[in-house]
Amino acid sequence: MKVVTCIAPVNIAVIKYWGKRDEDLILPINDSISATLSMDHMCAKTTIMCSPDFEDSKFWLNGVEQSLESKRLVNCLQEIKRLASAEPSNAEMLRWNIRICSENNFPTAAGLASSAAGYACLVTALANLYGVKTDLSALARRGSGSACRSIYGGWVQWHMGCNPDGSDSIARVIEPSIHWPEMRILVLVVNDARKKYSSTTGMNRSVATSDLIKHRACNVVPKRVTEMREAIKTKDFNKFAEITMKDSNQFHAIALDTHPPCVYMNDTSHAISDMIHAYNEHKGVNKVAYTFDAGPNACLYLLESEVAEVLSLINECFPSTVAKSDYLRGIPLNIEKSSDDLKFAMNLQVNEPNLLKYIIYTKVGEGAQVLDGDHLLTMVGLPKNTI
Ligand SMILES: Nc1ncnc2c1ncn2[C@@H]1O[C@H](COP(=O)(O)OP(=O)(O)OP(=O)(O)O)[C@@H](O)[C@H]1O
Ligand SMILES: C[C@@](O)(CCOP(=O)(O)OP(=O)(O)O)CC(=O)O
Repeated sequence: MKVVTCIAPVNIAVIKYWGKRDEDLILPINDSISATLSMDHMCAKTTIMCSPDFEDSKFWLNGVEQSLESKRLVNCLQEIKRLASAEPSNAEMLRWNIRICSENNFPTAAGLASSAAGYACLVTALANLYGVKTDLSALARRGSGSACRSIYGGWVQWHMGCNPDGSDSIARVIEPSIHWPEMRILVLVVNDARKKYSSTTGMNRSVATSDLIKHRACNVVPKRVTEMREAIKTKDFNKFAEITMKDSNQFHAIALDTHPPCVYMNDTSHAISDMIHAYNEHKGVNKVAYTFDAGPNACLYLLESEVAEVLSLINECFPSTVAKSDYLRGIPLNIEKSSDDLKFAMNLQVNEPNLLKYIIYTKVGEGAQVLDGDHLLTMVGLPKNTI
Protein backbone atom coordinates (compact mmCIF):
# COMPACT_ATOMS: atom_id res chain seq x y z
CA MET A 1 0.00 0.00 0.00
CA LYS A 2 1.17 3.53 -0.78
CA VAL A 3 -0.42 6.85 0.14
CA VAL A 4 0.37 10.50 -0.68
CA THR A 5 -1.40 13.72 0.35
CA CYS A 6 -0.85 17.10 -1.32
CA ILE A 7 -2.19 20.62 -1.17
CA ALA A 8 -2.31 23.07 -4.09
CA PRO A 9 -3.23 26.74 -4.46
CA VAL A 10 -5.52 28.71 -6.74
CA ASN A 11 -4.05 31.30 -9.07
CA ILE A 12 -5.59 34.48 -10.44
CA ALA A 13 -4.54 35.57 -13.92
CA VAL A 14 -3.54 39.15 -14.68
CA ILE A 15 -3.16 38.26 -18.38
CA LYS A 16 -6.02 35.89 -19.07
CA TYR A 17 -5.99 32.50 -20.76
CA TRP A 18 -9.08 32.34 -22.96
CA GLY A 19 -9.25 30.05 -25.99
CA LYS A 20 -7.65 26.75 -27.02
CA ARG A 21 -6.03 25.57 -30.23
CA ASP A 22 -6.26 21.91 -29.12
CA GLU A 23 -9.09 20.75 -26.87
CA ASP A 24 -7.70 17.32 -25.95
CA LEU A 25 -4.14 18.45 -25.17
CA ILE A 26 -5.46 21.75 -23.72
CA LEU A 27 -3.16 24.04 -25.70
CA PRO A 28 -3.97 27.77 -25.48
CA ILE A 29 -4.00 30.40 -28.20
CA ASN A 30 -2.06 32.89 -26.06
CA ASP A 31 0.39 33.09 -23.15
CA SER A 32 -1.03 34.01 -19.74
CA ILE A 33 0.38 35.32 -16.45
CA SER A 34 -0.94 34.85 -12.91
CA ALA A 35 -0.09 35.15 -9.26
CA THR A 36 -0.40 32.04 -7.12
CA LEU A 37 -2.42 32.77 -3.98
CA SER A 38 -1.39 31.71 -0.50
CA MET A 39 -2.90 28.41 0.62
CA ASP A 40 -3.84 29.83 4.05
CA HIS A 41 -7.39 30.56 2.91
CA MET A 42 -7.94 28.83 -0.45
CA CYS A 43 -6.56 25.44 -1.37
CA ALA A 44 -7.33 21.98 -2.66
CA LYS A 45 -6.19 18.98 -0.66
CA THR A 46 -5.94 15.52 -2.22
CA THR A 47 -5.02 12.09 -0.87
CA ILE A 48 -4.27 9.23 -3.28
CA MET A 49 -3.81 5.69 -2.09
CA CYS A 50 -3.04 2.55 -4.07
CA SER A 51 -3.13 -0.99 -2.75
CA PRO A 52 -3.19 -4.55 -4.10
CA ASP A 53 -6.21 -5.07 -1.76
CA PHE A 54 -8.50 -2.51 -3.44
CA GLU A 55 -11.12 -4.28 -5.55
CA ASP A 56 -11.92 -1.10 -7.46
CA SER A 57 -10.78 2.48 -8.05
CA LYS A 58 -12.85 5.35 -6.63
CA PHE A 59 -12.79 9.16 -6.51
CA TRP A 60 -14.50 11.46 -4.01
CA LEU A 61 -14.65 15.25 -4.34
CA ASN A 62 -15.87 17.22 -1.32
CA GLY A 63 -17.31 14.02 0.15
CA VAL A 64 -19.31 13.05 -2.94
CA GLU A 65 -18.33 10.09 -5.11
CA GLN A 66 -17.45 11.11 -8.70
CA SER A 67 -17.11 9.22 -11.94
CA LEU A 68 -13.59 8.14 -12.86
CA GLU A 69 -14.56 8.29 -16.53
CA SER A 70 -14.10 12.04 -16.96
CA LYS A 71 -11.92 12.59 -20.03
CA ARG A 72 -9.58 15.00 -18.27
CA LEU A 73 -9.09 12.77 -15.24
CA VAL A 74 -8.44 9.80 -17.54
CA ASN A 75 -5.90 11.87 -19.55
CA CYS A 76 -4.00 12.90 -16.39
CA LEU A 77 -3.96 9.34 -15.05
CA GLN A 78 -2.93 7.79 -18.37
CA GLU A 79 -0.13 10.26 -18.94
CA ILE A 80 1.33 9.81 -15.44
CA LYS A 81 1.05 6.02 -15.65
CA ARG A 82 2.77 6.10 -19.06
CA LEU A 83 5.69 8.07 -17.61
CA ALA A 84 5.78 5.86 -14.50
CA SER A 85 5.96 2.67 -16.60
CA ALA A 86 9.43 3.71 -17.82
CA GLU A 87 10.68 2.53 -14.41
CA PRO A 88 10.44 -1.32 -14.37
CA SER A 89 10.12 -1.48 -10.56
CA ASN A 90 6.77 0.36 -10.87
CA ALA A 91 5.18 -2.44 -12.92
CA GLU A 92 3.35 -4.13 -10.05
CA MET A 93 2.12 -0.95 -8.38
CA LEU A 94 0.74 0.31 -11.69
CA ARG A 95 -1.68 -2.64 -11.73
CA TRP A 96 -3.16 -1.77 -8.30
CA ASN A 97 -6.45 0.09 -8.04
CA ILE A 98 -6.40 3.60 -6.58
CA ARG A 99 -8.56 5.70 -4.27
CA ILE A 100 -8.61 9.48 -4.70
CA CYS A 101 -10.15 11.82 -2.15
CA SER A 102 -10.09 15.59 -2.59
CA GLU A 103 -11.53 18.58 -0.73
CA ASN A 104 -11.56 22.28 -1.56
CA ASN A 105 -11.79 24.67 1.39
CA PHE A 106 -13.56 27.21 -0.86
CA PRO A 107 -16.47 26.97 -3.36
CA THR A 108 -16.08 24.53 -6.27
CA ALA A 109 -16.97 25.53 -9.88
CA ALA A 110 -17.92 29.08 -8.87
CA GLY A 111 -15.31 30.94 -10.91
CA LEU A 112 -12.78 30.84 -8.07
CA ALA A 113 -10.30 28.61 -9.93
CA SER A 114 -11.17 25.35 -8.14
CA SER A 115 -10.21 23.34 -11.22
CA ALA A 116 -6.76 24.98 -11.20
CA ALA A 117 -6.09 24.06 -7.57
CA GLY A 118 -7.81 20.67 -7.96
CA TYR A 119 -5.85 19.37 -10.95
CA ALA A 120 -2.53 20.85 -9.75
CA CYS A 121 -3.11 18.91 -6.54
CA LEU A 122 -4.16 15.71 -8.30
CA VAL A 123 -1.12 15.50 -10.58
CA THR A 124 1.30 16.44 -7.79
CA ALA A 125 -0.11 13.62 -5.66
CA LEU A 126 -0.13 11.11 -8.55
CA ALA A 127 3.42 12.00 -9.63
CA ASN A 128 4.64 11.50 -6.06
CA LEU A 129 2.75 8.24 -5.68
CA TYR A 130 4.42 6.77 -8.79
CA GLY A 131 7.78 8.54 -8.39
CA VAL A 132 7.39 10.47 -11.67
CA LYS A 133 9.97 13.26 -11.89
CA THR A 134 9.12 15.60 -14.74
CA ASP A 135 7.69 19.09 -15.26
CA LEU A 136 4.32 18.76 -13.54
CA SER A 137 2.85 21.86 -15.20
CA ALA A 138 2.38 20.03 -18.52
CA LEU A 139 0.61 17.20 -16.68
CA ALA A 140 -1.67 19.56 -14.71
CA ARG A 141 -2.53 21.33 -17.98
CA ARG A 142 -4.21 18.11 -19.19
CA GLY A 143 -6.74 18.47 -16.35
CA SER A 144 -7.47 22.18 -16.72
CA GLY A 145 -5.39 24.76 -18.59
CA SER A 146 -5.07 27.23 -15.72
CA ALA A 147 -3.98 24.38 -13.39
CA CYS A 148 -0.50 24.39 -14.94
CA ARG A 149 0.16 27.77 -13.29
CA SER A 150 -0.83 26.47 -9.80
CA ILE A 151 2.08 24.01 -9.77
CA TYR A 152 4.42 26.91 -9.03
CA GLY A 153 4.38 29.71 -6.47
CA GLY A 154 4.85 33.43 -7.05
CA TRP A 155 4.35 35.07 -10.46
CA VAL A 156 3.93 32.49 -13.17
CA GLN A 157 3.73 32.56 -16.97
CA TRP A 158 2.09 29.80 -18.99
CA HIS A 159 3.99 29.74 -22.29
CA MET A 160 1.56 28.71 -25.01
CA GLY A 161 4.30 26.85 -26.92
CA CYS A 162 4.18 25.93 -30.58
CA ASN A 163 4.82 22.17 -30.73
CA PRO A 164 1.75 20.23 -31.93
CA ASP A 165 2.29 17.63 -29.15
CA GLY A 166 2.14 20.37 -26.47
CA SER A 167 5.59 19.52 -25.08
CA ASP A 168 6.55 23.21 -24.84
CA SER A 169 3.19 24.42 -23.44
CA ILE A 170 4.40 24.73 -19.85
CA ALA A 171 4.39 27.12 -16.91
CA ARG A 172 7.51 28.88 -15.67
CA VAL A 173 8.13 31.15 -12.67
CA ILE A 174 8.70 34.80 -13.55
CA GLU A 175 9.44 35.80 -9.95
CA PRO A 176 9.07 33.89 -6.65
CA SER A 177 6.44 34.82 -4.05
CA ILE A 178 8.92 36.81 -1.94
CA HIS A 179 9.77 39.12 -4.86
CA TRP A 180 6.94 41.59 -4.18
CA PRO A 181 6.25 40.99 -0.46
CA GLU A 182 3.86 43.94 -0.09
CA MET A 183 1.42 42.58 -2.69
CA ARG A 184 -2.00 41.65 -1.29
CA ILE A 185 -5.19 40.24 -2.79
CA LEU A 186 -8.80 40.84 -1.77
CA VAL A 187 -11.33 38.43 -3.27
CA LEU A 188 -14.78 40.02 -3.17
CA VAL A 189 -17.20 37.11 -3.41
CA VAL A 190 -20.39 38.29 -5.10
CA ASN A 191 -21.78 34.84 -5.77
CA ASP A 192 -20.27 31.47 -4.90
CA ALA A 193 -22.90 29.29 -6.56
CA ARG A 194 -22.01 27.00 -9.50
CA LYS A 195 -21.78 29.23 -12.56
CA LYS A 196 -24.06 29.12 -15.59
CA TYR A 197 -21.50 28.10 -18.18
CA SER A 198 -18.01 26.81 -17.46
CA SER A 199 -14.82 28.45 -18.70
CA THR A 200 -14.35 25.45 -21.00
CA THR A 201 -17.72 25.96 -22.71
CA GLY A 202 -17.36 29.73 -22.81
CA MET A 203 -13.89 29.80 -24.35
CA ASN A 204 -14.75 27.15 -26.95
CA ARG A 205 -17.72 29.24 -27.99
CA SER A 206 -15.50 32.36 -28.15
CA VAL A 207 -12.96 30.64 -30.40
CA ALA A 208 -15.77 29.48 -32.69
CA THR A 209 -17.65 32.79 -32.94
CA SER A 210 -15.65 35.84 -31.81
CA ASP A 211 -13.59 37.90 -34.27
CA LEU A 212 -12.06 39.94 -31.44
CA ILE A 213 -10.40 36.88 -29.89
CA LYS A 214 -8.07 36.46 -32.87
CA HIS A 215 -6.99 40.11 -32.67
CA ARG A 216 -6.37 39.73 -28.92
CA ALA A 217 -4.29 36.53 -29.25
CA CYS A 218 -2.17 37.73 -32.18
CA ASN A 219 -1.84 41.47 -31.66
CA VAL A 220 -2.55 42.36 -28.04
CA VAL A 221 -1.35 39.64 -25.66
CA PRO A 222 2.28 39.27 -26.91
CA LYS A 223 3.02 42.96 -26.23
CA ARG A 224 1.05 42.91 -22.97
CA VAL A 225 3.00 39.88 -21.69
CA THR A 226 6.31 41.68 -22.24
CA GLU A 227 5.01 44.81 -20.46
CA MET A 228 3.51 42.80 -17.60
CA ARG A 229 6.72 40.84 -17.03
CA GLU A 230 8.59 44.14 -16.84
CA ALA A 231 6.01 45.71 -14.47
CA ILE A 232 6.29 42.68 -12.15
CA LYS A 233 10.10 42.59 -12.30
CA THR A 234 10.42 46.33 -11.54
CA LYS A 235 7.44 46.32 -9.10
CA ASP A 236 5.77 49.10 -11.06
CA PHE A 237 2.30 48.91 -9.46
CA ASN A 238 0.75 51.66 -11.58
CA LYS A 239 1.63 49.86 -14.82
CA PHE A 240 0.81 46.44 -13.37
CA ALA A 241 -2.66 47.68 -12.41
CA GLU A 242 -3.33 49.31 -15.78
CA ILE A 243 -2.50 46.14 -17.73
CA THR A 244 -4.39 43.90 -15.27
CA MET A 245 -7.62 45.94 -15.53
CA LYS A 246 -7.37 46.37 -19.32
CA ASP A 247 -6.79 42.66 -19.79
CA SER A 248 -9.73 41.70 -17.60
CA ASN A 249 -11.95 44.08 -19.54
CA GLN A 250 -10.74 42.77 -22.88
CA PHE A 251 -11.46 39.21 -21.81
CA HIS A 252 -15.04 40.19 -20.85
CA ALA A 253 -15.42 42.14 -24.12
CA ILE A 254 -14.57 38.90 -25.94
CA ALA A 255 -17.02 36.98 -23.76
CA LEU A 256 -19.68 39.48 -24.94
CA ASP A 257 -18.46 39.26 -28.55
CA THR A 258 -19.13 35.51 -28.33
CA HIS A 259 -22.34 34.28 -29.92
CA PRO A 260 -24.54 33.69 -27.97
CA PRO A 261 -22.71 35.96 -25.48
CA CYS A 262 -21.21 34.78 -22.19
CA VAL A 263 -22.19 37.28 -19.52
CA TYR A 264 -20.02 36.68 -16.47
CA MET A 265 -19.93 40.07 -14.74
CA ASN A 266 -23.12 41.39 -13.12
CA ASP A 267 -24.25 44.83 -11.83
CA THR A 268 -22.31 44.33 -8.58
CA SER A 269 -19.15 43.48 -10.54
CA HIS A 270 -19.53 46.71 -12.54
CA ALA A 271 -20.18 48.71 -9.37
CA ILE A 272 -16.91 47.33 -7.93
CA SER A 273 -14.99 48.28 -11.06
CA ASP A 274 -16.52 51.82 -10.96
CA MET A 275 -15.50 52.18 -7.30
CA ILE A 276 -11.90 51.18 -8.06
CA HIS A 277 -11.65 53.62 -10.97
CA ALA A 278 -13.04 56.43 -8.79
CA TYR A 279 -10.51 55.58 -6.07
CA ASN A 280 -7.56 55.48 -8.47
CA GLU A 281 -8.67 58.75 -10.01
CA HIS A 282 -8.94 60.35 -6.57
CA LYS A 283 -5.38 59.17 -5.79
CA GLY A 284 -4.06 60.37 -9.18
CA VAL A 285 -2.37 57.01 -9.78
CA ASN A 286 -3.47 53.36 -9.86
CA LYS A 287 -3.50 52.08 -6.28
CA VAL A 288 -5.78 49.07 -6.83
CA ALA A 289 -6.32 46.70 -9.78
CA TYR A 290 -9.43 44.61 -10.30
CA THR A 291 -9.70 41.48 -12.35
CA PHE A 292 -12.72 39.23 -13.00
CA ASP A 293 -12.60 35.59 -14.16
CA ALA A 294 -15.52 33.65 -15.61
CA GLY A 295 -17.93 34.80 -12.91
CA PRO A 296 -19.05 37.95 -11.07
CA ASN A 297 -16.47 37.77 -8.24
CA ALA A 298 -13.80 40.49 -8.13
CA CYS A 299 -10.19 39.90 -7.34
CA LEU A 300 -8.37 43.05 -6.24
CA TYR A 301 -4.59 43.37 -6.30
CA LEU A 302 -3.18 46.12 -4.04
CA LEU A 303 -0.20 46.85 -1.82
CA GLU A 304 -0.43 46.24 1.92
CA SER A 305 -0.21 49.99 2.63
CA GLU A 306 -3.57 50.53 0.86
CA VAL A 307 -5.50 47.65 2.41
CA ALA A 308 -7.00 49.45 5.43
CA GLU A 309 -8.29 52.37 3.38
CA VAL A 310 -9.60 50.21 0.54
CA LEU A 311 -11.38 47.90 2.98
CA SER A 312 -13.15 50.83 4.60
CA LEU A 313 -14.04 52.12 1.14
CA ILE A 314 -15.54 48.71 0.29
CA ASN A 315 -17.46 48.70 3.58
CA GLU A 316 -18.87 52.16 2.81
CA CYS A 317 -19.88 51.36 -0.77
CA PHE A 318 -21.04 47.78 -0.10
CA PRO A 319 -22.54 47.73 3.40
CA SER A 320 -22.98 44.31 4.97
CA THR A 321 -25.07 43.02 7.85
CA VAL A 322 -23.28 39.65 7.89
CA ALA A 323 -21.35 38.90 11.13
CA LYS A 324 -17.78 40.21 10.71
CA SER A 325 -16.23 36.86 11.71
CA ASP A 326 -17.90 35.21 8.71
CA TYR A 327 -17.75 38.16 6.31
CA LEU A 328 -14.06 39.10 6.62
CA ARG A 329 -11.96 35.98 6.06
CA GLY A 330 -8.27 36.30 6.86
CA ILE A 331 -8.62 39.99 7.75
CA PRO A 332 -7.27 41.14 11.12
CA LEU A 333 -10.21 42.95 12.77
CA ASN A 334 -8.08 45.98 13.65
CA ILE A 335 -7.19 46.63 10.03
CA GLU A 336 -10.21 48.81 9.22
CA LYS A 337 -9.95 52.56 9.40
CA SER A 338 -12.43 55.37 8.92
CA SER A 339 -12.94 56.59 5.38
CA ASP A 340 -14.86 59.77 6.26
CA ASP A 341 -12.53 62.09 4.31
CA LEU A 342 -12.49 59.72 1.40
CA LYS A 343 -16.27 59.38 1.42
CA PHE A 344 -16.63 63.13 1.25
CA ALA A 345 -13.91 63.66 -1.36
CA MET A 346 -15.04 60.85 -3.64
CA ASN A 347 -18.75 61.50 -3.43
CA LEU A 348 -19.23 57.78 -2.96
CA GLN A 349 -22.13 55.80 -4.31
CA VAL A 350 -23.54 53.62 -1.52
CA ASN A 351 -25.10 50.39 -2.78
CA GLU A 352 -27.92 48.38 -1.20
CA PRO A 353 -26.76 46.12 1.67
CA ASN A 354 -25.36 42.61 1.30
CA LEU A 355 -24.33 42.63 -2.35
CA LEU A 356 -21.07 40.98 -1.27
CA LYS A 357 -21.29 37.56 0.40
CA TYR A 358 -17.82 37.67 1.96
CA ILE A 359 -14.29 38.96 1.45
CA ILE A 360 -11.09 36.88 1.48
CA TYR A 361 -7.82 38.67 2.27
CA THR A 362 -4.70 36.89 1.09
CA LYS A 363 -1.27 37.29 -0.49
CA VAL A 364 0.97 35.71 -3.10
CA GLY A 365 2.05 32.23 -2.03
CA GLU A 366 3.76 28.97 -2.84
CA GLY A 367 2.95 26.26 -5.37
CA ALA A 368 1.65 22.71 -4.86
CA GLN A 369 3.22 20.78 -1.97
CA VAL A 370 3.39 17.23 -0.61
CA LEU A 371 2.26 16.93 3.02
CA ASP A 372 3.78 14.69 5.64
CA GLY A 373 0.63 12.72 6.61
CA ASP A 374 -2.76 14.30 7.39
CA HIS A 375 -4.44 11.98 4.87
CA LEU A 376 -8.10 12.29 3.81
CA LEU A 377 -8.50 8.49 3.45
CA THR A 378 -8.63 5.78 6.12
CA MET A 379 -6.25 2.81 5.96
CA VAL A 380 -8.91 0.87 3.97
CA GLY A 381 -9.17 3.61 1.36
CA LEU A 382 -12.43 5.25 2.40
CA PRO A 383 -12.95 9.01 2.99
CA LYS A 384 -12.60 10.16 6.59
CA ASN A 385 -15.18 12.90 5.91
CA THR A 386 -18.37 12.12 4.02
CA ILE A 387 -21.55 14.15 3.56
N1 LIG B 1 -10.09 19.33 -5.74
C1 LIG B 1 -10.41 18.91 -6.97
N2 LIG B 1 -9.91 17.75 -7.44
C2 LIG B 1 -10.19 17.33 -8.70
N3 LIG B 1 -10.99 18.01 -9.55
C3 LIG B 1 -11.51 19.18 -9.13
C4 LIG B 1 -11.26 19.69 -7.82
N4 LIG B 1 -11.91 20.87 -7.68
C5 LIG B 1 -12.55 21.07 -8.85
N5 LIG B 1 -12.33 20.08 -9.71
C6 LIG B 1 -12.87 19.91 -11.07
O1 LIG B 1 -13.04 21.20 -11.63
C7 LIG B 1 -14.44 21.41 -11.95
C8 LIG B 1 -14.77 22.88 -11.76
O2 LIG B 1 -14.12 23.61 -12.77
P1 LIG B 1 -14.73 24.94 -13.40
O3 LIG B 1 -13.75 25.44 -14.41
O4 LIG B 1 -16.15 24.69 -13.81
O5 LIG B 1 -14.83 25.92 -12.13
P2 LIG B 1 -13.74 26.76 -11.41
O6 LIG B 1 -12.38 26.17 -11.64
O7 LIG B 1 -14.14 26.90 -9.98
O8 LIG B 1 -13.87 28.18 -12.10
P3 LIG B 1 -12.86 28.95 -13.12
O9 LIG B 1 -11.98 27.94 -13.78
O10 LIG B 1 -13.76 29.66 -14.07
O11 LIG B 1 -12.11 29.89 -12.24
C9 LIG B 1 -15.17 20.49 -10.99
O12 LIG B 1 -16.46 20.18 -11.47
C10 LIG B 1 -14.24 19.28 -10.97
O13 LIG B 1 -14.42 18.47 -12.12
C1 LIG C 1 -11.10 33.04 -17.02
C2 LIG C 1 -9.93 32.11 -16.69
O1 LIG C 1 -9.98 31.80 -15.32
C3 LIG C 1 -10.09 30.87 -17.53
C4 LIG C 1 -9.69 29.59 -16.89
O2 LIG C 1 -10.08 28.52 -17.69
P1 LIG C 1 -9.92 26.99 -17.23
O3 LIG C 1 -8.49 26.70 -16.95
O4 LIG C 1 -10.88 26.69 -16.13
O5 LIG C 1 -10.37 26.27 -18.56
P2 LIG C 1 -10.07 24.80 -19.09
O6 LIG C 1 -8.67 24.75 -19.60
O7 LIG C 1 -11.07 24.53 -20.17
O8 LIG C 1 -10.27 23.88 -17.88
C5 LIG C 1 -8.66 32.86 -17.04
C6 LIG C 1 -7.35 32.32 -16.50
O9 LIG C 1 -7.33 31.70 -15.42
O10 LIG C 1 -6.33 32.58 -17.16
